[in-house]
Amino acid sequence: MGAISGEELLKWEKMQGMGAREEKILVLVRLRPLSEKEAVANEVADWECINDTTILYRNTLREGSTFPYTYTFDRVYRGDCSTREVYEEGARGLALSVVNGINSSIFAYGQTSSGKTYTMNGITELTVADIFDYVHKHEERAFVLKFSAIEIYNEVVRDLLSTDSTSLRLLDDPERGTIVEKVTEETLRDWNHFNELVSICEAQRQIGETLLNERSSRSHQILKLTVESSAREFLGKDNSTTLSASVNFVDLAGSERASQALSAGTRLKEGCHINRSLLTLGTVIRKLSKGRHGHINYRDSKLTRILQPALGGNARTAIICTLSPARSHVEQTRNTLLFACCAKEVTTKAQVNVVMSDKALVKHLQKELARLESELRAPGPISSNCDYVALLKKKDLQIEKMEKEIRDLKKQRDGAQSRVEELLKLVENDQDPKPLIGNGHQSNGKTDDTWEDDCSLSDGIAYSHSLGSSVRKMNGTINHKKMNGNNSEQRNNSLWENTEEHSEADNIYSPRSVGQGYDEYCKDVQCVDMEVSSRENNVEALSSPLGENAVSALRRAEDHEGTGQTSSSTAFSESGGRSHIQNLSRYNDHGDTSPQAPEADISSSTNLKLSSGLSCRANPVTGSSPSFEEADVNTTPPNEFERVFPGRPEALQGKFHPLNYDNGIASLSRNNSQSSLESGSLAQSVGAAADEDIASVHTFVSGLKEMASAYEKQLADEQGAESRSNNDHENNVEEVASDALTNPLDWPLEFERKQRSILVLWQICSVPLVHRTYFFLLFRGDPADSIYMEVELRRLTFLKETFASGGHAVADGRVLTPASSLKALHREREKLSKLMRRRLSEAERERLFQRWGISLESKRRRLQLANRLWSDTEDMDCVMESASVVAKLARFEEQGKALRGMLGLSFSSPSMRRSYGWRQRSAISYLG
Ligand SMILES: Nc1ncnc2c1ncn2[C@@H]1O[C@H](COP(=O)(O)OP(=O)(O)OP(=O)(O)O)[C@@H](O)[C@H]1O
Repeated sequence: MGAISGEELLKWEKMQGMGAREEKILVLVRLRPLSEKEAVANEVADWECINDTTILYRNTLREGSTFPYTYTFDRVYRGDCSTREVYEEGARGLALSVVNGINSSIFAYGQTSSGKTYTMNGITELTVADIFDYVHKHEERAFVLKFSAIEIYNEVVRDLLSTDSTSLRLLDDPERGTIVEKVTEETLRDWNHFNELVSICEAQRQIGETLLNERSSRSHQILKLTVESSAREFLGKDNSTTLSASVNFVDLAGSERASQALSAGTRLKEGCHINRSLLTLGTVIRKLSKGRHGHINYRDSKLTRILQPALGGNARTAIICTLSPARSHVEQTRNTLLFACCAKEVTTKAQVNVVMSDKALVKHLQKELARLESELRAPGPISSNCDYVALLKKKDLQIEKMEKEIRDLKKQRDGAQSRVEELLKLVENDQDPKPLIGNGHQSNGKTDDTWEDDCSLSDGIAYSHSLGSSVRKMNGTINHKKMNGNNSEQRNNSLWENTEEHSEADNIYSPRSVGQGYDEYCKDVQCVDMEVSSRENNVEALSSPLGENAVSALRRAEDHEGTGQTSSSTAFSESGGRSHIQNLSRYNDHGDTSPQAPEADISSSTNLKLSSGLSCRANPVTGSSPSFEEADVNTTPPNEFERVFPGRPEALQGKFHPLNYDNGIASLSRNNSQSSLESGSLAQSVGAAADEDIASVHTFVSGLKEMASAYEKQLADEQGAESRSNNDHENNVEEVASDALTNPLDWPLEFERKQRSILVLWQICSVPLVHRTYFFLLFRGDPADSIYMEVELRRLTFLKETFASGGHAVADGRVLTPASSLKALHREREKLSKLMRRRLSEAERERLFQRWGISLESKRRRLQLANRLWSDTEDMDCVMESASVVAKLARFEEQGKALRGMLGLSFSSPSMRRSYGWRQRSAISYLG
């Protein structure tokens, strides 16, 4: 290597020896002071930096106790910190790596008006000033500084140093990665020259006024300074080498909510593009933060494509997240912090970039070749034969052990597969009353007292049967002739026909009306651009919670439903299969451990048998409590319902979709939009309502899936119709599409927000406790379940508003009013109190009474407890405990475990779940 000696080469060799340097992205958080506007509006500052690394959310009252209140980063800066402090204590070391041949990038990320441009302007100036300073102090080296500047505006790359505003192309260079073709690159002469160029960029950059920022940057700006340097003594010689690296100063456009920025027209369109590329950036960062597994979608936006090296590649990277402390921006601030949390897990691998002259490279390679040849000719002292033998033996043992493991695993897999096949047969053939798993759980002639058997405990119908078709099981028990498989199918069809027939209903659910008139949560979403190609649209739709996750959840559900046996088999064939089997086995192990109280069982059974002529159909969604509700509506002819139902107030019509779900879930509709088909089936529904007691989880889930499918189909129809129409309502479409494309990073927050709203609405609408429990335990944070949350929220909102306007809802053939729902709820509580005797041991009951502050001496303790269940929607402990108790009484745990996988829903028991909302809490299950 002697021929290419020199300081830089030594450094380079040293770095080569060490390999590239891996380090985490440096994450700095800068809180700006309240702006004048915010101060005038009497905004409160909710965030505070409590030390150099921690930022605290102060408004503990507002959000309950489930959100994290403190966030820790490499460095946080208070509102009174100057940009110089941010630079000197944070970004400086990293930025100046560029003079040593190491690429670096500094990003500013944050919501609109949070101070990105303010920060990046300062950081850029300070860095360049330092680099000039360094150049002057290192005269032994010859430096060349090159400056280029681009912006990405509406997914178009523009040269900020050129007056020509045509779009620049991106090219893939095998060595340099993505490069911007024909971008102007100015060689910097001095500081003044730099200032001139920066002024040109400022003048050229897309700036616009929004409600939140008078000078809002509407594009992502990337200023790039390339520093090349060579030792003067080797300049022009064969053995000269050059260090070459770039520093990027990235001022991202701000994420914004259309509703907050009050953007429309051009601003809205810009916002859509901005949010779309930030969405991709967020996805890339999120994936990288989990390790470099699988495909990283750098190519989904120009921003991530250009910045690929800075995102996990050959660069040192700092991200400065800027925040507004104002209370009105709390959600955006949290989103920024979530992004920052992901970013701090991402590692990059920077290395010194040396450019050799061709001659130097040839010499270097020749020398390397000679070294290798000499090593081959004269092998150095290596291990003795004896070492080889020991090594071989060790390897043989390892191979043997692995072969044994493979055999064992194959055995396990075969066992699991055959059991899966058995199970699938059982599920498909629900006439077959064989027990789910042959451990005698039901074969002893003793019926499991699930909710369903409350209609007929003596029938001895196997639990497995109820899993496959709880509806048909009810037929067998109650002998209701209208409820059979064909009828269910007919109802399913009527659902679809109904949806299709109703042009009015379609309109009601059109993107425009949703975008205009729905709840606040519908407005507060980020935008997407609808003008992208259909391929891009598809990609985006798949990455949104209501796109990818909803679709995949539905696909999973469909696959597991039986049409996709392959998928079911696949799901079971590997470790997932084993764990599923284990879960099922566990169910069987525990299935009969509940205390039995024969007398209570009999009386309860009798009551329920008597009530089979009443409305005992499961109707968990609508707020009716079908298990215990007398079917007073059965006596009212269907048409009478339609006649008396006042429908929703005029003002609300056209804004909400009347969801019609008939298979054990709900049929909420206005009388004035019901189809004849629906009216025709009303009598059937009413009749059928008498067939079932409280829904099994299976019934519950089937209904949910139908609802979600209907919802998805409508969305798809509307999108199709919308894309066919000429662009009359472009902005509205964008707004609605943006609703569906919420940043995945938002999901944990979104989930918690939706869950809280749902909890409150359940209470307001007097929704049955069993429904709340099923729903609460099934959907606890998996993004794939977002569609169910959405549907639930919309349905409850509809119900609430209908109640509020004095109207009635027709649900599954029954008229729902606030009074009837409340009455049903009381009856459900009474029923639960009775079940406590049968399904809880005395010790369990006592523990619960104590836990819920009910005196062991007091009268009607069980009813007191039942009345307290689900009574406090604010206190999550109360909610979790309530779910735990009702789940035990409803035997949800067992049903849920068996259903997991088969139904494609993400269920796990309260104690096992990973939930966003309760991540830091211990899951409470006082009942084991
Ligand atoms: N740390 C700070 N101290 C004082 N003022 C600040 C600070 N940060 C930002 N500001 C002021 O807040 C306003 C908005 O800042 P800026 O334009 O940098 O926001 P931004 O995040 O770039 O917004 P956008 O994304 O809309 O371009 C400006 O008037 C700026 O001077």
